[in-house]
Amino acid sequence: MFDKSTWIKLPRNVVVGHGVVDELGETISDLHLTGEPLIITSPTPNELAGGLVRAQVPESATIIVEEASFESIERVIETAQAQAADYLIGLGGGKPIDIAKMAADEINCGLVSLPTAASHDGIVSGRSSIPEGDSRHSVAADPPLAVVADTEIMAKAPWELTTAGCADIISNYTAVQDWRLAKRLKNVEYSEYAGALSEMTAEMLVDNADSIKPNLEESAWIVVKALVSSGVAMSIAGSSRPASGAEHLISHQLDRIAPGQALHGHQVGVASIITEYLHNGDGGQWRAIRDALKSIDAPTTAAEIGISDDDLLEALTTAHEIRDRYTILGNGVSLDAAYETAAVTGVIDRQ
Ligand SMILES: NC(=O)C1=CN([C@@H]2O[C@H](COP(=O)(O)OP(=O)(O)OC[C@H]3O[C@@H](n4cnc5c(N)ncnc54)[C@H](OP(=O)(O)O)[C@@H]3O)[C@@H](O)[C@H]2O)C=CC1
Ligand SMILES: O=C(CO)COP(=O)(O)O
Ligand SMILES: [Zn+2]
Repeated sequence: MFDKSTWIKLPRNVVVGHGVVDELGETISDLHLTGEPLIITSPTPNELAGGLVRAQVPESATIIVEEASFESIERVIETAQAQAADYLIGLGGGKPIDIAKMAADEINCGLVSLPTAASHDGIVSGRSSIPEGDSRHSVAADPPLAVVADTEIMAKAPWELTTAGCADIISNYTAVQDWRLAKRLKNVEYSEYAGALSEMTAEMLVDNADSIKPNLEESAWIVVKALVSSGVAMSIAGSSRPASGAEHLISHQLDRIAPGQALHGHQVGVASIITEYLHNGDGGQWRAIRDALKSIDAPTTAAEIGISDDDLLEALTTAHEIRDRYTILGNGVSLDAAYETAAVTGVIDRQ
């Protein structure tokens, strides 16, 4: 069956490189954005780059958000409307960028995004993902008009933020398997292009793992390119399916059960070892995924991400409830099966 129409929304300008934060003003002019922006950021990115951003834009207010929540989005929307902001600037990691993306979409204004860490693949995606009560609100939202990714800033960020971005990309392997499974069992719409791009992105990152090292700006480059590519796959799909399967459901549950323990990318990486095992058993690629994560210094066990065995097992047995997205978790994994899978793969120690 052919789609009657397909909308693929992508950023117009993606500027990546050393010191490109200084090109923010030029990027804004190139987009013909005029007037006064509202800057949405979080504490650390604001300290690191808020001044550089404010120096290049006209009079602007700044909102500092502490958590990804609908309350934060409301605050941004109210401030933007009260100040008649002409466009938004999202500065930081995934949290402020997703908040800014959803707020910009809601008030129908442009967004320029300045990621300060290569920690997640929402940098260019047309998705915004916010926890809501016991579930996760992951919705289509216009992608940023422009992304200005300064590899100098990103390379100086703590190394674990970069390894989290790598793990978010490595999790594409299992996300695409879940997507194909859902196509076979539930006839969900599947895009060959988006699936192939997502898998190729993970493949290229793993092939380049030897060049991904701390304090090496080239590493930030490699990872940002992968994050952009993965975000484009999501935009082609019109869904986060290419980059978010059962491993993301487990991570979203961990965010509820053990909030603030670990970075998003690290959680999805550890969870993808488990979901690869669930897909393909011992003969599958779970060791290859674990080794790829290890090769870029990403965690591979629950203990390494500060999650107790009990919390991990609770997340694994309840993750299928968080969202209407069919995956290898099906209608739920039993506690026995969850324990066996986590123990066989070394994610938890066998008691
Ligand atoms: N929309 C999409 O398609 C996607 C969305 N996501 C979402 O993104 C979020 C995960 O992104 P992530 O970046 O891990 O989350 P955060 O924005 O919470 O950033 C993680 C941490 O890094 C800090 N930080 C950011 N930049 C720097 C820097 N340069 N130097 C030092 N510290 C820095 C932040 O500081 P501070 O504490 O001050 O904020 C925060 O403590 C999740 O909410 C996830 O759901 C993930 C993938 C795709
Ligand atoms: O994190 C994501 C992709 O890496 C976004 O996926 P979700 O739709 O599960 O929030
Ligand atoms: Zn992710």
